[in-house]
Formats: sequence, structure tokens, C-alpha cells
Amino acid sequence: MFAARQATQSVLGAAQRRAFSATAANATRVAVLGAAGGIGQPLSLLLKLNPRVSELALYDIKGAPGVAADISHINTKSTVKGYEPSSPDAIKECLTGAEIVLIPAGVPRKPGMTRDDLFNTNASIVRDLAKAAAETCPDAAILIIANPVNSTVPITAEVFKAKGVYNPKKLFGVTTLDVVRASRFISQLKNTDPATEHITVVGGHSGATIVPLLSQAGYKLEGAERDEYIKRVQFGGDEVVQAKGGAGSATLSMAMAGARFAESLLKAAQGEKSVTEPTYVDSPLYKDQGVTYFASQVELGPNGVEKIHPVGDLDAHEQSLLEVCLKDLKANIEKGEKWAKANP
Ligand SMILES: NC(=O)c1ccc[n+]([C@@H]2O[C@H](COP(=O)([O-])OP(=O)(O)OC[C@H]3O[C@@H](n4cnc5c(N)ncnc54)[C@H](O)[C@@H]3O)[C@@H](O)[C@H]2O)c1
Ligand SMILES: O=C(O)C[C@H](O)C(=O)O
Repeated sequence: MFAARQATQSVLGAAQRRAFSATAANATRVAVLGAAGGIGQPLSLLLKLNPRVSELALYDIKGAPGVAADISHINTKSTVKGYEPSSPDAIKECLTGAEIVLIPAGVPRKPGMTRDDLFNTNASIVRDLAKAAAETCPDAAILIIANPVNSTVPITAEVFKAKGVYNPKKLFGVTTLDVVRASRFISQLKNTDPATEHITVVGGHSGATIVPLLSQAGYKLEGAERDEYIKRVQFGGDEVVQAKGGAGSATLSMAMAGARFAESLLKAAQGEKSVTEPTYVDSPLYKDQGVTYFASQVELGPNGVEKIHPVGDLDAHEQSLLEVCLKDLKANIEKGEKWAKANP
């Protein structure tokens, strides 16, 4: 009996040792810029719980060392370090060796504002952080959370292009929260398990540019029910902004969505096949209409974007939503590109 238990323990020990060396071989440094904010803190917490992450580098203009000290006590293996600009090289030190950089740094909306109203403040925050990433970790996957995503992704691309290091396969606008909402809201209407709902959402990340494709999941809503569902997905962010009454926008659900997208990238980077997520990327799908970035299902691989899937079959109503989306998106992209060129 004792011998049998000892044998089991030694087998388990070997399995654990193998798992440990596999993790060590897949060591991944992940940086969060804006780590002390409403999204940054829970996002950093979720990344600390992810065994695929070996080093967590947390940067903010204020408060990152405190967040790092707190999170570092959690009993998972990854190391955590906080950086703040009191030392001039802090951002460089944070980004050195990073393979994934998540950027939630920037101001959130208050009631009555659109995401585009954040442009004037957030454009320069994202530009400056993108410059630091382009200089320090040009090969990292850059995940843009800061709004307005439809414009901050093109701004980031322009920064990387100006430095001669742009790799369209490694730049992602995080639209996962739209997918999470679309799946949760249909499950509330249909009394299904939201974990098994996978509603594709295409386009961009604001208002009419958010286009959920229910028909591809086999659903057909009609009339007011359909319109209310679409409106809730397109304006889910406003629901949270209103409810928080001036204290910011979605942070906890966004942290979950950002951590889920980072996990998908890590899985793909570590060799898992067929990892697919909708995300806003440099896309050929509507380039002929001047829409150079677009969110659709994207297969992820070790080098980032592996394959960009077309939107697929749409019903007539989805087609009409897509047309409105493309018009708005084109304007948001041009605004970002124009600003980045004028404000290098
Ligand atoms: N993509 C999405 O689906 C999605 C969802 C929710 C929120 N957002 C956006 O994410 C952004 C952050 O939202 P939040 O609620 O976390 O805001 P927040 O104000 O709570 O946190 C932002 C953090 O960024 C930091 N920061 C500001 N300038 C910085 C700089 N130059 N370098 C480093 N850090 C800097 C701030 O100190 C703060 O800690 C907003 O723009 C918001 O609109 C996007
Ligand atoms: O609505 C916002 O401003 C934040 C975010 O983009 C969201 O969708 O919740």
C-alpha cells in the first residue's frame, strides 16, 4: 500500500516536473501599460493567475509599484514588477523582453460622451506608449484597449511604420468585450448557457461599427426584439457608463475580456492550433472601400495573425448594419491616421 502510494507520488512528481519544464520553456513576459487603472488592476490580477505568464511587468504614471507589490504575493510562479516614470528608463525597463503588451492606459468616458470624445486625450497617450514599444520590443504583440480603439489602433500602426518596425500580424484592437456581451445578452433572451454561446462580432468597437452576427449562430430575432438586442450589444458600454454615473466605464468585464484575448494569443504562441477570436486588425477584407482595419474572426498562431476570416454569410439586416459600420469605421481610421501623421 505504502509502496504503491510512493510509486504514485513519484509518477505525479515526474508529471509535475514535466509540466514545470514545459512552462519554463514557454516563459512569457507580459507588460500592462496603465496597470494601476480601473482595467489595469483586475487585468493584471487575472494575468497573475495565468500559468502561461512567467513575468508580469506593470507600468503606470502612478501607482504601479503598489499594484505590483500587492499582486506579487499571490501564490503563482510568475514574477511581478511595477514601474513608474520617477525613473526615466522605467518604460524601457518594463518593456524589455515583453512578448505581449496590453495598453489600457487612457481616460474613460463619462455619461454623455462618445468614445470619439476621448480621442484628444488618449491619442497622445497611446502614441507615446506605442513609440516606447516600437523602440524597445518591436516584435511584441501589441493589444490596444484604450479608446477610441477604431482610431488608436491606426495611430499605433503609424508609430510603428514611422520607426520602420510595423508588423500587421502583431497589432490587435481588443474587441473581445463586444463578443462577451453579444454572447451573454443572447443567452439572457434564449435561456441558454452563455459559456456555450459564441456570437461573432465584426467591424469595430463603437456604436454602429459593432456588428453582431446572430444568423451565423442559428438565431433569427425579429422586429423590436432584434433591434433591442443589436442596440444593447452596440451600446453595452453606455449601459455601464450610465450605471457608474461618472465614475468611469466597464473595467471588470473588460479585464476579463482582455485576459481572455491574451490567453488566446498565449495558447497560439505556445503551439495550440485553431485558436480563433474576433479582433480588430489591419485587414484586407474592405481595403477596396478604404477601410484598412476591421474586426472579424482571426486565427491566431505563433507569429500573431495567422489567417483573417471573411465575415461569411449575412442576412439582409446584418448586411445593412455592415454598410453603416464601414462608413463610420473609415472616418475613424482616417482620423487616427491623419492625427498620427500630423503629430509624430
Ligand atoms: N476596448 C474596450 O473594449 C474597452 C473597454 C473598457 C474601457 N476601455 C478603455 O480603456 C481605457 C482605460 O479605462 P480605465 O477604466 O482603466 O481608466 P482608468 O482611468 O481607471 O485607468 C487608466 C490608467 O491609465 C493610466 N495612464 C494614463 N496615462 C498614462 C500613460 N501615459 N502611461 C501609463 N499609464 C497612463 C492612469 O494613471 C490610470 O491608472 C479607456 O480609454 C477606456 O475607454 C476600452
Ligand atoms: O464604453 C466605453 O467607453 C468603454 C468600452 O469601450 C466598453 O465597451 O465598455
